[in-house]
Amino acid sequence: MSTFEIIGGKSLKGELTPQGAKNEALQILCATLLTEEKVTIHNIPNILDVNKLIELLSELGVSVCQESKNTYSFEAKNINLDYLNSPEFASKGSSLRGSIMIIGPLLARFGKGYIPRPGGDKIGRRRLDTHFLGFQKLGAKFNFNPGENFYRVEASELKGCYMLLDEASVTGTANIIMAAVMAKGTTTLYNAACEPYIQQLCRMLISMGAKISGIGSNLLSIEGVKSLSGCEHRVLPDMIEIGSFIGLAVMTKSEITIKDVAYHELGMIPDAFKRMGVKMELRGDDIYIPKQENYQIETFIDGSILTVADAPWPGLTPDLLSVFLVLATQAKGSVLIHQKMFESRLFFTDKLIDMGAQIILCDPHRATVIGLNQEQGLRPTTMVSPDIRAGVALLIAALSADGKSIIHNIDQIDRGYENIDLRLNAIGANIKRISN
Ligand SMILES: CC(=O)N[C@H]1[C@@H](OP(=O)(O)OP(=O)(O)OC[C@H]2O[C@@H](n3ccc(=O)[nH]c3=O)[C@H](O)[C@@H]2O)O[C@H](CO)[C@@H](O)[C@@H]1O
Ligand SMILES: C=C(OP(=O)(O)O)C(=O)O
Repeated sequence: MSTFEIIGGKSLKGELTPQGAKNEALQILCATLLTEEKVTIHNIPNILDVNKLIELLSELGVSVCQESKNTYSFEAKNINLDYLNSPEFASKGSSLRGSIMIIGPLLARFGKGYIPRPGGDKIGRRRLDTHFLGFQKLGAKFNFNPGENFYRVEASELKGCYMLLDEASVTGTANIIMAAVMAKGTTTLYNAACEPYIQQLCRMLISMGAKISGIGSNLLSIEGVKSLSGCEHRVLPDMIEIGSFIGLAVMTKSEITIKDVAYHELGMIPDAFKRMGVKMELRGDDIYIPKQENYQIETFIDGSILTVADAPWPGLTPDLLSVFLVLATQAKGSVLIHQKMFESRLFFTDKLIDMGAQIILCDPHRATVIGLNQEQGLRPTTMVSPDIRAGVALLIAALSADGKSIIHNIDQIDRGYENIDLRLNAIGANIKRISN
């Protein structure tokens, strides 16, 4: 487990270019299993979760070629299905959340898909019902053996149908779409998730020959085709990283330009930051954040305390609430942070309270933050990163706190942020990586 040693309290200045989106990349990589032809993907982030999935695909028999720093090509011609029964697969497959999305494509192409219970953040219950209810509706047989913790689906043929998803699960929707693209007949998915990750997956599948309509909505229609061909695809910039950089800029009183953000894909993220008092300008496709000494949280129109809450897209993504929370600690005003989807994602507020932040954790889903208006900075401390987004929120807190902070378990941050220490050091941060 590695550690970051951070000397905080310095303002940063310069440009940051966001990496490719982690959650899109995980879907797109799984979709390469749908064809034996070559698929080239640009803007793949060099992060732990993505690298683990690429390794898993390669062990499954996909031939992987890194063509340049962030461009890879994949050819899933000689898939070794026996690998799915190996102990290596049991350990690798369970080490990240994204691996669950190999099931849909394997089921579509080979009539079977197995996966150990996947990993990912420990941020509360993370059920997979939507995935397997969907596969079953397409005609697959489902088996879960709690003893060995393995999920299996098998089908001699998948048949399109109408389905109302149990919930608008992001990875669940991606998995069912990938299973349905080569099913017989038409599948209609209602209550589908419609994050840009899903929209991008659909665009990629269409460029491979799939027939999908309704992209960007919660009602998708998928007309099954016989086979899919190769394609070239570019992953969007990571909107969660962009949001993290906005929070970082404001908390550290820095002047930062975030380059090439694909602004029209950010949904309500910029407006949510504006309601927190953040000033930003769109310059071309860059977001410019001026140095701000203070920022004031808006109230609702009736004067009541602002709530920042997550919701399925086009609502605010749950993956940025930890950043909103840390940002609120130094704002003028108060806000209620309401993490509706996950039940254990706010416990890291303990650390911020240790650092001097005024937060009341009302229950596992809600925290009220009373901003300090930059009158009393956060104090440096030693902490452990519990999950990817709390990790980055703590990193932002440490960079704003005058003095030396330590963050242990930074693998959690490396899971989703490419060389974050080097990129932030290049614009004036002081972060030392200590490998244990
Ligand atoms: C690899 C990947 O892509 N991970 C993302 C994906 O995870 P993942 O696809 O695993 O998350 P889901 O969308 O399935 O659900 C996340 C949580 O929200 C709850 N839920 C979901 C939908 C809904 O309408 N109501 C509801 O309460 C679920 O019960 C679950 O507890 O989507 C999450 C929700 O945006 C993000 O936090 C994760 O970063
Ligand atoms: C929760 C997240 O990731 P995962 O679903 O991979 O655990 C996240 O990216 O914030």
